[in-house]
Amino acid sequence: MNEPIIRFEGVVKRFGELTVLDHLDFTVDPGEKVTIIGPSGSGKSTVLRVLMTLERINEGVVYVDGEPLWHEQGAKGLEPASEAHLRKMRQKMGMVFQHFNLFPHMTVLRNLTEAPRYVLGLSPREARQRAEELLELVGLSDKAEAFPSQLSGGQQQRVAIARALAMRPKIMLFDEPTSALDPELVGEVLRVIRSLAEEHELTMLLVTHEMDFARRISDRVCFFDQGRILEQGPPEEIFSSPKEQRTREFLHAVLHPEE
Ligand SMILES: Nc1ncnc2c1ncn2[C@@H]1O[C@H](COP(=O)(O)OP(=O)(O)OP(=O)(O)O)[C@@H](O)[C@H]1O
Repeated sequence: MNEPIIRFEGVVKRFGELTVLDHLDFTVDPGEKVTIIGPSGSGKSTVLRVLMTLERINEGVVYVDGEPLWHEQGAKGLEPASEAHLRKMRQKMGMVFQHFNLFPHMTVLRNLTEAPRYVLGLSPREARQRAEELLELVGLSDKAEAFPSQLSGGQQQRVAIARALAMRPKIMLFDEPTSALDPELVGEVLRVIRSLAEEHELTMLLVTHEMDFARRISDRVCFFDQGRILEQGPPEEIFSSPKEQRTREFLHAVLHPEE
């Protein structure tokens, strides 16, 4: 059995009085595709933001790829991580947000080559070659010289996925990647994510409200409630025969909103 590539141990995250992650224990295996579902405010995005080192934790330890994320091993045990450690750890992960966050003043190609060149030290030629391969993967080879404002939301989100992949992360994090899109643009983005899900090496952690999609691509679905995992299992089990009343209520509400 492989060591998990992501491990949350007793993680607590508070915003003032509000406890958003409540002694969370959570693991993801290498190559596993895990979807997080659950009501608004249950802490789903916070899990991804903690992993991306965008939110500090108050208690517990997060391990990524065998190393503590927010800590470093010191003489007297775990100590808060240095900025250099956080930078190194961050490179293991790529994140795609709800809003695309592309660099607006750069062409699509430069959006993809900038970090590989200046963070990973690739030559201009290597960075360009990698970018072109990824644009082909997301079906946007003809948009290399376009600026983000000249693209549709779906195209921008596909560029954002390619840009994250250009850093060759071991783990891809998706935070509701289609929720800011017009309905007719959702499919093209989901198709790209689905093709990535076929990559056995890549670990994927997704927060989504697209239940059909979660059912199709996930190895495991985790239902979050009040900062903890209330229930988790293979998608067929969670969607067809959830054990917990809260999970049943949530699924009923999202699958039959008109009732
Ligand atoms: N920077 C912040 N300061 C204060 N409260 C915050 C902050 N970020 C998140 N929260 C609160 O933490 C709780 C959990 O937020 P989180 O974004 O993880 O929820 P979520 O499950 O992803 O919800 P949604 O589905 O609505 O995106 C929410 O109540 C939110 O208002």
